[in-house]
Amino acid sequence: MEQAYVTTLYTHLDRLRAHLAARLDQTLSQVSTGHQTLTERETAAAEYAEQLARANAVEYGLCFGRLDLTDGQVRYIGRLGLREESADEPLLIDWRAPAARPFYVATGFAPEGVWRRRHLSTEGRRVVDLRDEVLDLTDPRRPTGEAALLAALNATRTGRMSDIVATVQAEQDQVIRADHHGTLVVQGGPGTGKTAVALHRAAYLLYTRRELLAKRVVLIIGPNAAFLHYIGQVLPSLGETGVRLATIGELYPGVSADRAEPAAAAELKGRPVMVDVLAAAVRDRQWVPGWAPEEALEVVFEGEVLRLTRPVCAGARGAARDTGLTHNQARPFLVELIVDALARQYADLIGADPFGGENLLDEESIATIREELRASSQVRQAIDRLWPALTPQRLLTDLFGSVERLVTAAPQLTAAERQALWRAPGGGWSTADVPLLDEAAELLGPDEQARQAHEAHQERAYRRRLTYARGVLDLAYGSRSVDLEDGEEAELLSAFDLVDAERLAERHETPDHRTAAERAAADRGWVYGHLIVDEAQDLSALAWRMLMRRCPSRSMTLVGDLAQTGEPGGADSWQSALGPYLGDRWRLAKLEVNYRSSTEIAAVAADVLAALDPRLEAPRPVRATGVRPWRLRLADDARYAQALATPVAREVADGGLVAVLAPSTATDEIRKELSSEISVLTVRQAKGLEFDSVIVADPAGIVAESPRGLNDLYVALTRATQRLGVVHLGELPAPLRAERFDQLSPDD
Ligand SMILES: Nc1ncnc2c1ncn2[C@@H]1O[C@H](COP(=O)(O)OP(=O)(O)OP(=O)(O)O)[C@@H](O)[C@H]1O
Repeated sequence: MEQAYVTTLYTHLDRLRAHLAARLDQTLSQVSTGHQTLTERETAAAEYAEQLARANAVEYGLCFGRLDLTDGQVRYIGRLGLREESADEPLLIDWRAPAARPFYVATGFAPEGVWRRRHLSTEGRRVVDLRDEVLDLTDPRRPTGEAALLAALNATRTGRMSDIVATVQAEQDQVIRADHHGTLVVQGGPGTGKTAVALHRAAYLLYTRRELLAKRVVLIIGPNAAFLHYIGQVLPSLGETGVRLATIGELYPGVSADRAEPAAAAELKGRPVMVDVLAAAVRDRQWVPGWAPEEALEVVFEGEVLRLTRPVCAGARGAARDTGLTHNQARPFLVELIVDALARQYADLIGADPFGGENLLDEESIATIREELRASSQVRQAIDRLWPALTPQRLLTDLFGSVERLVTAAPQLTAAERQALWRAPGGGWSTADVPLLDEAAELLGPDEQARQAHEAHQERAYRRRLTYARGVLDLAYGSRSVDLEDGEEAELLSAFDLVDAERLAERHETPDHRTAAERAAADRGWVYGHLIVDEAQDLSALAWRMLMRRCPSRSMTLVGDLAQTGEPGGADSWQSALGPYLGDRWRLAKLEVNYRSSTEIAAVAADVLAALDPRLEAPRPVRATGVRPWRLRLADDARYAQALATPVAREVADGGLVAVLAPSTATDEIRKELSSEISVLTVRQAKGLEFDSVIVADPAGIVAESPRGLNDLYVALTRATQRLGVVHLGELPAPLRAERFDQLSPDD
């Protein structure tokens, strides 16, 4: 049924294109006289060309949505407006038009006159999938409000996050539509819908502030790649682009953070003190020789030995530092001063008047000497020793690879801490290195040499295009039509009338086909229009600094749960994490209903939460399933990997997605023993995810594994929607000893 409509739309699109192409042709070939008409024609031609380009650009995904309103109206939403000439109603509504608004912002809580929203997926011109959301909870075609919510919550999980638009609840809706341009922090326990809400807020903002955000891009930060995959499906299904999903480790272009490192090193690298350490590391690279005359740097130039003594070098270094510029940007100042000092020395040597008069060299000769010094490889080597051009990678590799450099740059750290930072060069980068690279890039500034080389390259490429364009225009002029009637002052518009060589050359620049999100991903300095951070409680101080640089407007939605902080460097309070950047200019919203776990599972998690901090309140679960969690104590000589096979098989038989969560030291071995359909994950990997059934293996091991082990256990227990099991050797951690479980034995 939708196929027929979509086919009609494409027929209209083809007709529109043919019409525009004909008009463009006609305009270009019109014969007329006078300057005025020529300008008018040029304007009209440009206008037609642009409309045609727009019509050509919407071939893919022309129509992606349909709204059915309660008053019987139907609206199709797409990438372009299309209208039949005689008809009142448009065939297709441009997604930016006010009439398309409900497609983006209507929810079950505020349906905006829509009872059904339909998402159309197309491949080429073929409709391949339809997905409906019935928003009007009173509509006879769907279950009623409460029932709809419960049906959604009981549904088997797919491993992809689903839209919740149809069943959004009032407290969630307030967050999605919060009319707040600054920073909004959404605090909520596990399963309160923080992620779902954050994504819908992204869609809402992308629609209501589209002018800005489509250009500037919304950046969504999640804890790990699996999580991003899990939520990645929601945004396209909401019809949005202009979004970049990334982990912290992906924020430095050109670096992929796949190096594993001990938690202690990662924690250390996230501390605010690292800002001072890096600044000191940069200063340490601005070197001067010792006082002793023999320690001076020697440069042999034209057979003469020139000497850069400590006072000369220190003077140049002080002047370069005093510029207040970044290290790389200040380097040319130092180069000038050093070259100048060398030139004077050399002039004194070769131009000295033997009779004690003025130096015999004139200014011009000294200028030539300077040029030659600048080009000398010996001089360059000396300058590289005094003030090397540095990339962030070089700075960090050299710092972490040298005990002496660490001692100089980080005297405030203990020897053990410095030891934790030390590593041999090579081996790639870790996630915690990425904010450090970013910090270093800020301190160092752009590498001037690299920038100049890039600009020179661009200039050469432009000159080549210009020469080519001149050739094209000369050819076009030579072959223009000259068989006009005698005496006719006609003007045939031709290429050389409309464009000059410069413009033609510019047009031949390789066009940038990348989306705004792709361009943002390649650009470290990109300023995002809005920032969404999920699991925000886990970010280190340095990670926050990096994110704040990418969002100077502080237009941010930060969602998280302080009770789930697992990273040792993560947040204990929102104020302490955000205060340094925002003061108290942020707003807190709370979500308090648990939509994920059953009442029975939530009670187990609540015991752990109380042990963490009795003041923390667990979110209220909305449904009881009657299925009690179970626990199984293994024989003392059992091994988890083998012992899990039976309980896992039982859970698989009950259906749905099954996951085993275990300490990181055990996951590899367990994974080998189980079928590949079972997700065997560490708690860190499972952050933000959910499964129908979760087995927590070795809870005591999870607690012991990290300084925030009890928080990790809380995260593990709150991943399940329907069924929860705990498998253990020896004693359970105290909060799991309550009578909330069915007790299984290894023979069950
Ligand atoms: N209003 C709702 N209607 C239907 N399902 C909902 C609703 N709100 C949340 N959910 C579902 O509840 C589950 C938990 O939501 P979500 O993952 O967003 O929670 P969270 O607060 O981010 O949890 P965590 O802190 O564990 O990461 C998801 O399956 C989500 O689709």
